[in-house]
Order: sequence, then structure tokens, then C-alpha cells
Amino acid sequence: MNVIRTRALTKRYGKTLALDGLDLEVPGPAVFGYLGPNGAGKTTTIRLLAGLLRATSGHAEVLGLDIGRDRDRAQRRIGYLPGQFTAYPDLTGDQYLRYLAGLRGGVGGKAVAGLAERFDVDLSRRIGGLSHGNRQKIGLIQAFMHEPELLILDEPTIGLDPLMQREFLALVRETRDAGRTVFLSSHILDEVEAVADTVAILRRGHLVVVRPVGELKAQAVRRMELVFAGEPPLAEAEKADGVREATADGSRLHLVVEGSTAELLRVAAPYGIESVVTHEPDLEEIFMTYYEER
Ligand SMILES: Nc1ncnc2c1ncn2[C@@H]1O[C@H](COP(=O)(O)OP(=O)(O)OP(=O)(O)O)[C@@H](O)[C@H]1O
Repeated sequence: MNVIRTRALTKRYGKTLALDGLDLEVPGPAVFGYLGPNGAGKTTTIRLLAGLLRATSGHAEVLGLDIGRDRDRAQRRIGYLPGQFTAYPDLTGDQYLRYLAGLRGGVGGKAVAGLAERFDVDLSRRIGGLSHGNRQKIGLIQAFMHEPELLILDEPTIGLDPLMQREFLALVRETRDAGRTVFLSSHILDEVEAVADTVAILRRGHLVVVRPVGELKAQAVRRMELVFAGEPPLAEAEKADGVREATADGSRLHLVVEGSTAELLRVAAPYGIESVVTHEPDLEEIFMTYYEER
């Protein structure tokens, strides 16, 4: 089932066309990474999906509910973290989360305590007195605490230290493994690469690509070293499919290969390969080609 489905979803702010006919399908359970340069329309999409903005035209369904017509029902089943999370500064974390839990028809106290412990945040302190990172943790707890079927998170790790960022990513994976879906906008490519099953890249209000991360990686450029017993076959390697760069250094070949390395290995095998070192492909380069104007 598609957890999110939009058809020709469009949003204008006056003369600015922020989102231009978005057709998006997100089957669940999954972790779906939503990327794009500044101003691409990510936050606009997220606010439309969360029922906080009205579309100029087109429509969006979340968990099978039309977000325009069935907003309240849909919102009860979503966990939402806005890009700039703010909460009532005079309440303690505990008071604020209890208040929200009440609005949502009750949330187990254990769930809140477990998340607070996991994120190492003191819920007895006034929210106004917390650091930015600790306030963000309260935002994450309120999004996850009622175990919603769909989480929509806008830049969730902003302000979190690396340890907490790792904890967050573990929680996202567990959420997916429990059969739920996380829709995540982020600027941090490593984080998306580490956790997302599929990524969509938005630019100027248009989707430019929606692909499984594994497929993007298969297409990505990777660095390799092949060590030979004797002279390395530089000329043959340079001609092999996918090889972008090749240099020889003693008995070693340093290579940059795009996509499959099968052809290179077939060509090199008769020359007696002693060892192969492949480095993980770097998605950054691929993301950048989609980010840039073409
Ligand atoms: N309330 C608003 N009024 C007018 N224009 C807006 C408003 N909100 C967003 N925009 C414009 O709509 C476009 C998309 O903005 P949006 O915030 O959705 O992008 P984004 O991808 O989330 O960007 P960022 O990565 O910088 O957060 C931008 O051109 C932005 O200036």
C-alpha cells in the first residue's frame, strides 16, 4: 500500500511556485529520504502532507486518507517533526509531552520514559531553558511516542550531537523494521545513505529522481585498487567498460569505476590479480549531479 500518494500537488506562495505538480508514491514500510537544495520545496511538501498548508491545486493522500478532507483523522495517525521545532517554553518536557499525549488520546508513559532515556534528555526541566539540541530531542519524542504508522520528519537531526544522531538513525531503522514508515527530509547525505531505502531528489519544485539507494550505489563511482603478481595491465584496464580513470604504480592499479566492476575484473583476471581493494561508492557525487542545474 502507498503510505503517501500525491497527484499534481502544487503550491504557490504569491508569485513563487514552490511545488509544481508533484506526483509522489511512497510504499510502506520504508525509510524514504527526501533531498534537495535550499528552496527546492521540501518543507512545503512536508507541510502539505502534514495538513498544515492548503495545496493550490492537486491532492495528497496519507495512509489512504485525503489530507484536505480528512485532516484530523490523518493527523492522529502521523508523527510530525517540523523543521524549526518550538514548544511552550514555560512547560517542562514532561508537562508538554503529557499535554500532547492527552490530545492524542493517551500515550503509554513507558514509551515516553524509554525515548527520554534513549535520547538522554531531562524531562523535568523547562523547555525554554534547554539547549537547541535538547529541545530537538523533545520534538523527536513527541513525533515517535504514540508509535504512528507514518513519521514525517523535517531535518530531524539538526542540533543533535553525533552520538544522538546515531541513536536517532537506529530508532528510524527499528521503526521501519516494525512495519512503519519514515519520510525524512535531510541535508546530510551520509545520514540518508545510512538509513533510507529509497531517495527522492527535488529541485525547484520538481522531482528529478526517485530511486532505491542500492540502485544509486550500483550506478555510483567507486575507487578500487588491484594488485598484480607482475606488470599491471594498464592499457587493457583503461579500455574496460565503466573505467573512468586508471593509473599504474608498481604492481598496483588505481582505478575509478562507474557502475559494475565485472568487466574490469574479467579483463584483468588473466594477468594474475593478487588482491582487490574496493572502497564504498560515494553517493555525494551522484547527489550533486542531480542537485546541479542541467
Ligand atoms: N511562507 C512563504 N511565503 C513565500 N514564499 C515561501 C514561503 N515558504 C516557502 N517559500 C518559498 O518557496 C520555495 C520552497 O521553499 P521550501 O521552504 O519548501 O524549500 P526547502 O526545500 O524546504 O528549502 P530548505 O532546504 O532551504 O529548507 C522557496 O523559493 C521559498 O522561498
